[in-house]
Amino acid sequence: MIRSATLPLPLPEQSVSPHDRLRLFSGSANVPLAQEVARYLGIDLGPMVRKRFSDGELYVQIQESIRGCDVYLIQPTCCPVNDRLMELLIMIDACRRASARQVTAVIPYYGYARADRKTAGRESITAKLVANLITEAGAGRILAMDLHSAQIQGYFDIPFDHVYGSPILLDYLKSKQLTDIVVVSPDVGGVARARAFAKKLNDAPLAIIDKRRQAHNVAEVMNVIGDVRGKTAVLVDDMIDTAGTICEGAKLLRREGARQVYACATHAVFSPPAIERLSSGVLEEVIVTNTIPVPEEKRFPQLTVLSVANLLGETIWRIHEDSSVSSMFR
Ligand SMILES: Nc1ncnc2c1ncn2[C@@H]1O[C@H](COP(=O)(O)O)[C@@H](O)[C@H]1O
Ligand SMILES: O=P(O)(O)OC[C@H]1O[C@H](OP(=O)(O)OP(=O)(O)O)[C@H](O)[C@@H]1O
Ligand SMILES: [Mg+2]
Ligand SMILES: [Mg+2]
Repeated sequence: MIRSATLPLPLPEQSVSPHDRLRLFSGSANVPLAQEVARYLGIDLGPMVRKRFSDGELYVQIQESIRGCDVYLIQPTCCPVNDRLMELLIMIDACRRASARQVTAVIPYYGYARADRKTAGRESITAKLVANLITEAGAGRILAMDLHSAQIQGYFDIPFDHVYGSPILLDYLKSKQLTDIVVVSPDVGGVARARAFAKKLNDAPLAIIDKRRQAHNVAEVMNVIGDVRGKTAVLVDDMIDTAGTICEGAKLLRREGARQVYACATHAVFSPPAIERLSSGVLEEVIVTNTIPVPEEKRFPQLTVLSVANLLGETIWRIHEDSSVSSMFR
């Protein structure tokens, strides 16, 4: 005789919606952005305890079962970068040990990216070191936005979705109906980015600034390749850190006869003295996104902050549904 199980087993579910397996958690770096992403996806951020022990070490505990779930962890590794990165690693480790089916690290701003190669002997390549740490912690997939250099994708041997803030910056810029635009790359590393931006801005012409660095955090601009006289120059960059690159570039463009200069960048790193430099009047407007939170004390009259939340939310949904991400950027 076959005996029925003594435990009250539920009937097998007929169908499981992909929504049921999707979980979104936020690290402490940019909770407002994560909340906006959650709103776009129509879900709540997952419950998680984050705290710091007396000795400075971090503690993370996921507060619900994520067994068999596809977990997305949102954490830009911005300032204080070491804490944000370590928190991300601990979150990934916690999820992996809690039997998540897949852990995706959603890194709107990928810190330590500028050491993407050795520029002198006996240096570390921190962009690769961070990739190793994230992979080793247990991430199965990465979603990042506007990496300092696209090659960083190849520092990982797991699927990597690299998305761009440019559609959001472009929409905003187009709404301003500026005329006679020249798109300017402020340095050699930004040329491909600026070229793609110019193409989407009704095939605007491109100019390139020859920037050198004699020392860390010191930007020197030599000259502009291309015609900017009488034009509205739009500087396009991945990030504004101390704002030396953008402001020295803007001054040079003015000297070369640009009528006005706008700056667009995805990541508002804004370390001192960025705010003094950016609000000095050399730039008509500084347009950034919220991959990194911009607190009230870092805001100034010429600053516009646009949200990338819907774009990240849509990307997460497409990853989750196994549909195309690249088609969002055609
Ligand atoms: N976080 C950083 N801030 C400023 N400079 C950095 C950072 N990480 C690496 N660097 C240095 O930047 C240059 C990069 O060389 P490029 O040719 O300008 O790309 C290099 O000296 C790094 O040590
Ligand atoms: O605001 P700042 O403090 O000037 O820093 C930001 C600039 O630094 C990085 O460029 P990098 O010097 O690495 O040159 P690259 O883009 O040619 O690699 C970044 O791409 C910005 O252009
Ligand atoms: Mg660089
Ligand atoms: Mg650059």
